[in-house]
Amino acid sequence: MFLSSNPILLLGLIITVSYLLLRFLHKTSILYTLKKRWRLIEDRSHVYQFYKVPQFNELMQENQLYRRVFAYLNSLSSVEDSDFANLFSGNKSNEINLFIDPNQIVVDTFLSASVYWSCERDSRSRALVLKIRRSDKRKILRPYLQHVHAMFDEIEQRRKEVKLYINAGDEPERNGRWRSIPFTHPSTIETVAMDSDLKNKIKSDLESFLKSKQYYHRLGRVWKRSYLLYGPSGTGKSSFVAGIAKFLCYDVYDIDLSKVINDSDLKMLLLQTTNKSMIVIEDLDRYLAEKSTAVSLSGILNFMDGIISCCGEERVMVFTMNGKDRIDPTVLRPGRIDVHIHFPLCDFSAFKTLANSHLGLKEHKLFSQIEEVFQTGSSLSPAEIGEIMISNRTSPSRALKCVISALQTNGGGSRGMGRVGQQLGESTSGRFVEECGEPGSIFCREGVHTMKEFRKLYGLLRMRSGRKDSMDLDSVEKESSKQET
Ligand SMILES: Nc1ncnc2c1ncn2[C@@H]1O[C@H](COP(=O)(O)OP(=O)(O)OP(=O)(O)O)[C@@H](O)[C@H]1O
Ligand SMILES: [Mg+2]
Repeated sequence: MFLSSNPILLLGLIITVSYLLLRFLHKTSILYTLKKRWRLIEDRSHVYQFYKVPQFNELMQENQLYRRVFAYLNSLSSVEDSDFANLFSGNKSNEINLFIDPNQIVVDTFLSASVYWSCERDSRSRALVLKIRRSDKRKILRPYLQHVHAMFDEIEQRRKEVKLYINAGDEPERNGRWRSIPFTHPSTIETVAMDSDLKNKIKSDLESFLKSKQYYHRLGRVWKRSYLLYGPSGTGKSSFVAGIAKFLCYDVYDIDLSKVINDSDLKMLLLQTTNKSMIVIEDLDRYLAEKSTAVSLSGILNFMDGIISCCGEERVMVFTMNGKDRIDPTVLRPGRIDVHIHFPLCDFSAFKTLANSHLGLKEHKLFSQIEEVFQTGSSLSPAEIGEIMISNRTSPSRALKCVISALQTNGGGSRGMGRVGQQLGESTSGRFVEECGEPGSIFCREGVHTMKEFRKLYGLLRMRSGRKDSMDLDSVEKESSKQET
């Protein structure tokens, strides 16, 4: 009586009751059960067609389609939502895979139609059964199966362990042969600090390359794309090469030109690379300038043109250089190098990316001071700045102070580790340590020490990339002391 005379109270009551009811339905399985019942009713009102994909044929050979569909279904998120799924450990540690159970129905949607998969099992083998509405069959069956094929290829490609192939030249009988190891480089495209627009452009360029098979064929061109990564030492070129390989999930063939004995040996090496691979030549400028390879310029040009990769395709070629000024323009002409990517020294924006990734800092009161130092034209390579941050990672403020000191001391026009190492070495007893602040001085010393170590290691890496045949730590020391004097 009272309620009917007071409409506001009545409305409030209705809203409260509806809210409580909805909450109750959400907290319990009632909605889910209702939906299931509704689906059963809907099922009865349609005519379906069934397709069986047996695991084996009558000769007990495995049906490849079964393998593909099985992998595809297990990649669907609806397996996770099904009432019951099997859990298996995967190939990698901590990897858990979900697998469809024989009693389950997995629902997939394609071109806004629903399709249903179930798994049948008898004593000898299994089969996957596809159920499609008769009315949808014409529209979706073929494209759906093509979609399953394409998705399987993608899953396989992602699951594949990427390998690094190195051409061994030290044993004469092994010349022209590749040796492989698992490619475990930790860098990804994401971990390399670079302009985010540029990064996105590169990623979409790589993606569009992957999808352009027909396009290249129509043009009568070898389906390959080549990238030049150039910039000073320690700016992330090699790390980016690793990132591209992981992005594409391609095996990497790292050609050591000093181990290639002549042009035809280079051809042989290329012919022994597989499709979907990335062929890398690091420090090409150095080989060309120093003529420290037995391969001629025309041998390299032929290789870049992809003439001899006639029998295979889907290759990405990557060359790295410190600078392209002294390079014969024929090497760099369009078609030989499709994309030029510059790796600059650190600017303030790259510094902020490194501070975030290395120190977990998005903002800091010292950032404005650091920005000013960058504006004066000081810069170091990301490798140098990253190393200072790693050495002082327990105290972000100290790390930033050390970065400021290093930029002020070494950043004005220094382009290599040699100069940085020298000045850091000089400063261990004085200014550099003081500038990093009292409490941090010990750590800065440690930082300097680590920089020295890093420099040695860096020298080692550079010598290795210089493809010297023999190398030991002593010679690196000597080279370091030469730089210091
Ligand atoms: N842009 C960057 N972002 C994140 N880390 C970087 C970047 N540049 C360099 N580094 C770090 O510095 C180290 C050296 O980098 P890398 O070997 O990729 O440099 P590079 O350009 O290939 O040098 P070089 O020309 O001497 O071969 C790596 O540990 C890498 O992680
Ligand atoms: Mg490198």
